[in-house]
Amino acid sequence: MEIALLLSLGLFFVISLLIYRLYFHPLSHIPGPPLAKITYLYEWYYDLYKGGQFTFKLPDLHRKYGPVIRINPNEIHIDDPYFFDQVFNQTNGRAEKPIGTAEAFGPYSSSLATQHHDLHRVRRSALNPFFSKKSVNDLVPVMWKPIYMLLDRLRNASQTGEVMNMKYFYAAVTLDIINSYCFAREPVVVNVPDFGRESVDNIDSFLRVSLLNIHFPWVLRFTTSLPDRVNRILSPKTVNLLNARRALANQTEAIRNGKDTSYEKASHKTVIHELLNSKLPPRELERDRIRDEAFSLISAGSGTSAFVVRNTAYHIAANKEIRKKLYEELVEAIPDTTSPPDLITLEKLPYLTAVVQEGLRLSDPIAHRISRQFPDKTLECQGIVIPANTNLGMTAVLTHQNEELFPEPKTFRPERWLGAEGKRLDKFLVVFNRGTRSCVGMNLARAEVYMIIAAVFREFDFDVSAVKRERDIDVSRDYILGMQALDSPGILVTVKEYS
Ligand code: HEM
Repeated sequence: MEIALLLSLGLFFVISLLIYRLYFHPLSHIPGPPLAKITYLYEWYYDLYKGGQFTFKLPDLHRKYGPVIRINPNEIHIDDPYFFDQVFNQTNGRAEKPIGTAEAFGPYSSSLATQHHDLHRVRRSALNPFFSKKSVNDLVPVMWKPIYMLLDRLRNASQTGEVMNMKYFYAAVTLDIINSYCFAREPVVVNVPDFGRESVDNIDSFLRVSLLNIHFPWVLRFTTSLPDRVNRILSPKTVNLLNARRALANQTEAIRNGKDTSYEKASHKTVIHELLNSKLPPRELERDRIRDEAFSLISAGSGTSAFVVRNTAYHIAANKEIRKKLYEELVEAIPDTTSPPDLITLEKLPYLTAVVQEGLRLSDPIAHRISRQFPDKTLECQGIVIPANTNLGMTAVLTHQNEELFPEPKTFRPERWLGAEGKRLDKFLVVFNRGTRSCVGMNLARAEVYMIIAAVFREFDFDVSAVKRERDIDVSRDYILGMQALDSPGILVTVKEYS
């Protein structure tokens, strides 16, 4: 009798909840699949069961339901490139990150993982000065070091005929650059025989749980609250990650305690040393906080730029006409390959700039939607009112694949960025996002793409005939960062000097 009563009460609760979500919820006026309006199962099916596929379902849903759609009971998604700047700007008041998005990589105390607006402003303002255009320009000589070391290895490989994996060798360069900047380290990874493959693969496996974190943030909250030794037993796959975090904590503490004074000899600012000596409040300077910021800078600052460089490099190498035009421009701008050009010179090259823009557009390393909540602002998109504090997201890939803005969007065509017409497209390149929480490392990332592409393609070419674009280049799974097919071996190429 009691069980029957409990079951009836449970059923009554579930039916009431479904009716509320469908007819009385503040988002009930927003169109979308009925199943998605009443339950999270719709999204979980594509993301968790089919493995990072919900993002690829979005274009169908927008075609069917319009530019503003409800994708789960509490969240909407917008596909309107002209509305982007009304969402991601500096004037919408407080910009909060929904908890699942903020903690996609765990409940860390980095700027990237901060949920609330005010705390984010504090953390972000301490990082901004390191990544201004001027600071990045000052870093350029440091950045050339690992790039030139890569050129040496490519020169060698062009003589031996060795098969190389582009997935790893650009990542080694970007990791060396961000390590130099954060810790005043000399480049080392670019000289490791396999270019530090294991750490790139570790980050990939770490990313694979990101969707689980987005949908169930409490799981990682719980596991990270356990001591490391328990986590090592519960989830052996996290061991490498835990080790990496501990190593970072040791490095930051060595700088704090004066045991590591490499920053004294460095020709540039050293981010962690300066953060430790900044005016951040004492709580913000505690061990785990600085470790988390370092972890975020190193991981956000290496994989994403390398992703763009390797995809762009593939498209250049796969297209003889583009390859030739780029070479002709580079040979004039860099007459002597032993003396690196300055970044400002490279940024003025029209064809290289068009290649970089197209590389950023088509690579799209961040595959997932970027989500926000604006407690102080009601928005309106194409006549649809979006109540304040709604969890809303937009996906850069959808803008970059918009056929009206970018005809034949899957084709790598730098020419679309040239001239006055091309300039007009700049505002639709949203790969770094905009507004208060846009990519802090944007200037550094752009500089890396310019410098690596220019230096490599001034001298070398790649045989990419073993690469399958759909498998090894195009993003087919969304784990916040885009991922290629599960059976992709990476990007296997041979190198030759360009003639
Ligand atoms: C092409 C390469 C890159 C792309 C496409 C990219 C993209 C992005 C995007 C879209 C965001 C916003 C995330 C959000 O709003 O939730 C972001 C944030 C961030 N990026 Fe990048 N990024 C790149 C390179 C870098 C580099 C080189 C660094 C090095 C420092 C970096 C550090 C960060 C950090 C720390 C944040 C968090 C900023 C904050 O929340 O205040 N990124 N990035």
